[in-house]
Amino acid sequence: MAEWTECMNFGITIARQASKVILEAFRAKKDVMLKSSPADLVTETDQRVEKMLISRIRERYPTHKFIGEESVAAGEKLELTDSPTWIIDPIDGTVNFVHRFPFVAISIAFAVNKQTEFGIVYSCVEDKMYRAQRGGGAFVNDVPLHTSGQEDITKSLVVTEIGAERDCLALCTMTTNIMNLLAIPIQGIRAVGTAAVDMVLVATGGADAYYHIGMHCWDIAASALIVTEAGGVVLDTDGSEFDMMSRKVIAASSMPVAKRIAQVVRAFPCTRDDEDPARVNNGGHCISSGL
Ligand SMILES: O=P([O-])([O-])O[C@@H]1[C@@H](O)[C@H](O)[C@@H](O)[C@H](O)[C@@H]1O
Ligand SMILES: [Mg+2]
Ligand SMILES: [Mg+2]
Repeated sequence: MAEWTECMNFGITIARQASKVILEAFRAKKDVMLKSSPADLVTETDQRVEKMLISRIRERYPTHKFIGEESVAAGEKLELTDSPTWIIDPIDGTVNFVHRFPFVAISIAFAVNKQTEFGIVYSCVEDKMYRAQRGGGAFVNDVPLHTSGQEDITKSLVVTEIGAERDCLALCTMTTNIMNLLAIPIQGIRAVGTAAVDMVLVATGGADAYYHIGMHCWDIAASALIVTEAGGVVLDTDGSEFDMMSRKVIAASSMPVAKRIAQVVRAFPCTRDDEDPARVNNGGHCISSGL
């Protein structure tokens, strides 16, 4: 664990530096581009911040590998090998960033032998630095984090996202999931607009669970470790072992809450992050049945 502390501290330093660029642009006029759907946005700031993070890391650790959201969007192959790999979302919550909705995060995970060694989620507007090292606990601004430990789904507050999909199958699946959870009943549904912040709220105890279908490894790799190091549970939406490439996740305060959500939530078909995007008919997004 201590082996990667220096890397994590460097990641925290460059996340703070990148945040300055994001916050300066947050208030400025933005040129917005579309990726896989009318709600899947990217700006020049996303691209600039990712380039800045990768170049600073590469300068210090020239043998390390990268999986960056905007590098993959520009055509780079998404492949997680056993090499030390930085998994980066330069702005998680780009729709929020474009609208000046004050929740945007930088998410940086670091994996070796395909196992996440540390995760950093910096919620820039809030100035909250969430971090965890495998086996070392989870913290926000250096204060220890613990989940709520809630085991009763009927006493739970659940976070999710509607995501960028706008096809009927995805929208029907996601709204049906929300309706079926509310009918249990649960005490509420929330959506912050950034998967990374959604998920670290489970680590803080402020939410009892988060689930989503369609997000990507860079959205959640860091926050998944932060949740487990805070005493939480992270699974696939079908209740099986979490796989950051599957694009389906449940993070919860306890196993009973996670398993109850897995019983209710249904996924729509999604290509895995590590599947060849050429096999996908809409640029790497979730495939709909065209209903
Ligand atoms: O694109 P981005 O802002 O980095 O990441 C976003 C996620 O944080 C969000 O939870 C999801 O609903 C969006 O579809 C998008 O993936
Ligand atoms: Mg993201
Ligand atoms: Mg992003």
